[in-house]
Amino acid sequence: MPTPPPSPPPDRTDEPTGRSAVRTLLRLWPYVRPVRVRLFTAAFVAIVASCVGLVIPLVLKWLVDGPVADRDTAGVWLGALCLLLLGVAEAVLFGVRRRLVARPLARVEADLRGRLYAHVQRLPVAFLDRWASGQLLSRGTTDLMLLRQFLAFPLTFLLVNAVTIVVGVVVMLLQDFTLGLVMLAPAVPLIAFSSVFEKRYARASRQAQDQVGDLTTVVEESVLGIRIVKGFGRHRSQARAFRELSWRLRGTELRKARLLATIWAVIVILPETAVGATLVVGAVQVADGTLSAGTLVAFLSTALALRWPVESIGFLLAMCQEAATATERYFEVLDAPTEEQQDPGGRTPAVRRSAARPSPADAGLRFEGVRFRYPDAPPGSPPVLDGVDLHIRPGESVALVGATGSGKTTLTALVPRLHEVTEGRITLDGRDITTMPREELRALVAVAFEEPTLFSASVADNVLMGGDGTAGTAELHRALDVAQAGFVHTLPEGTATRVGEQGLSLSGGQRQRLALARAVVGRPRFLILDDPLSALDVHTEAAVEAALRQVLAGTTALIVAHRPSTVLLADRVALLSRGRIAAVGTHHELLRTDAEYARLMSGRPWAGAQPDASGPGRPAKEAR
Ligand SMILES: Nc1ncnc2c1ncn2[C@@H]1O[C@H](COP(=O)(O)OP(=O)(O)OP(=O)(O)O)[C@@H](O)[C@H]1O
Repeated sequence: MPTPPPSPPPDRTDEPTGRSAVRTLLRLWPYVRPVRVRLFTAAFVAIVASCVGLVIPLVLKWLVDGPVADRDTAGVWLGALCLLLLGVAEAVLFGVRRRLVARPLARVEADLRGRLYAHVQRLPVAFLDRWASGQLLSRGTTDLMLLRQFLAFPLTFLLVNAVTIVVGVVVMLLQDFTLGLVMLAPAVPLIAFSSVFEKRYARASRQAQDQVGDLTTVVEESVLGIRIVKGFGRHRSQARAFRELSWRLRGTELRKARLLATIWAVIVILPETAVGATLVVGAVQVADGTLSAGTLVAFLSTALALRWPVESIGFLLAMCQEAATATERYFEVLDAPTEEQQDPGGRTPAVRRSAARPSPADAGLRFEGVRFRYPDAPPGSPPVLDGVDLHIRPGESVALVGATGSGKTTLTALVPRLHEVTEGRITLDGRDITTMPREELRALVAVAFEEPTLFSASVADNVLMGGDGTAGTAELHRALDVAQAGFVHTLPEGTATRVGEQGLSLSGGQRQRLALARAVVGRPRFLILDDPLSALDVHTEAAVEAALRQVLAGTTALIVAHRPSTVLLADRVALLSRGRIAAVGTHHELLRTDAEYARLMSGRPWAGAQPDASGPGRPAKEAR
């Protein structure tokens, strides 16, 4: 079965957005502002270079009507030298322009990319859940490359060409008004045609850039899931899915090419026709003696000098459209509110003051009537958590047990505010977590998720990122001891060995132990562990548990557990069922008193709870 095409970002549209390309592109101004002097200087240099090119026909006119007509050899040599110097000056000036823009534009691109990355880091998890990763990746790569190209080339050259065309037309009108009007005649149909082209091209370029995002998603997922693809012999169906998407992109690119070819043809044919007409009218005037041959040569040379500025307008407009689409896609992410922007009241001093004196009964971690529904859950589906009440006293550890899909991971994700509770509240030592700055909250709470993610960095960096920045080698080794991660000392460079995606591959159990070390390295006040030992063999698990017990003695912990051995780590057990805490007690108490718990621990099915069958499901990313 081939992978279905990635779902589009929720606000993606293949329909024209009705946006003005100019207004969209103006949003880049804050980024361009710091380098504006260089950009304007470069544009000015390019205009001068272009106008130097327009002087050449005037020298030609002087040459034909003067030295050539008078058979003055010295004058002809002088004219030729002038033409050569003008040509060299034009080339040098264009070279200077290129040097002027290269460095500042690299800076603008880096700024845009840095801003996007920083913003993505601060977006709510719910937002990232809804977006295919390739759509985000393509915004940070292809789209930003299009923007740099736009700032380097079309932006300057649309201006340069416009000025060149205006100056050239004025020069032609001054040389001969009638011929000038003949040359100008195609301007009206050209403008009308360009506006129709702009709309169509905008739609096609949006579609193409979104499809690049889809392709990026498929490539990324195939690389990350290469073991599954190979293990199930799915490379052919994956390739087919990829081919389908790339074929679709090819179709869109061909549509763009057809549009471009049409506008190019119109842009070339109309002025060429006008040049032909001018030649005929001018030749008749020369024959009548009302126009000098030099003026006609100069006129036609000016018209030919304007050929490139006019012809290039088609693809410059196309590049502008692509840049406008890229800008639009870029700001779709940048305009999404960050976690902080979604709750600006979270840092109010009044709240902090009132929260500063918790009553002793509130100490520890407390869930009060917590309800939660995923924002993208199908309408009408029941909430995942439907009134969770649980109090974990300071220094106590509670194991959270429940059927698969009952909402355990969801509940743990609410504590560091990876998702926001829909109703009710969670308090840490009496302070509502929504009134705490996220940084403070996340410094208090450490988490180790079921799926241990390591970054492309050394073992030490991966573990120490769980601390507050002050943890040193001693803390690192203590954390590695707790997690029984002694294997790191056998790695080629010990704790300096690079692991993660671009480093040494570790086994699932090894990665899980490093993730556990990361969670405990900062001696957190509150510890959330989502089935932290699931990938360990029984001996390693027992060793980790023994070491972990010492850590748990000094921290308040919530541990998602599936196995009795993990459950026994905790002081008490809470059973999550149908969105609520159905029972709390010690492992042995619940084994005796709660049938659902007993069956969960024994591995036998229990008819009363089947959250996977009745649960709301995970419509967004999982569906892909
Ligand atoms: N991002 C999401 N959007 C929508 N629904 C989701 C999302 N993540 C999880 N769910 C749904 O929420 C429910 C609870 O999922 P959760 O991962 O919390 O269960 P769990 O108890 O941890 O399961 P397990 O024991 O298998 O890890 C499931 O029905 C799941 O499909």
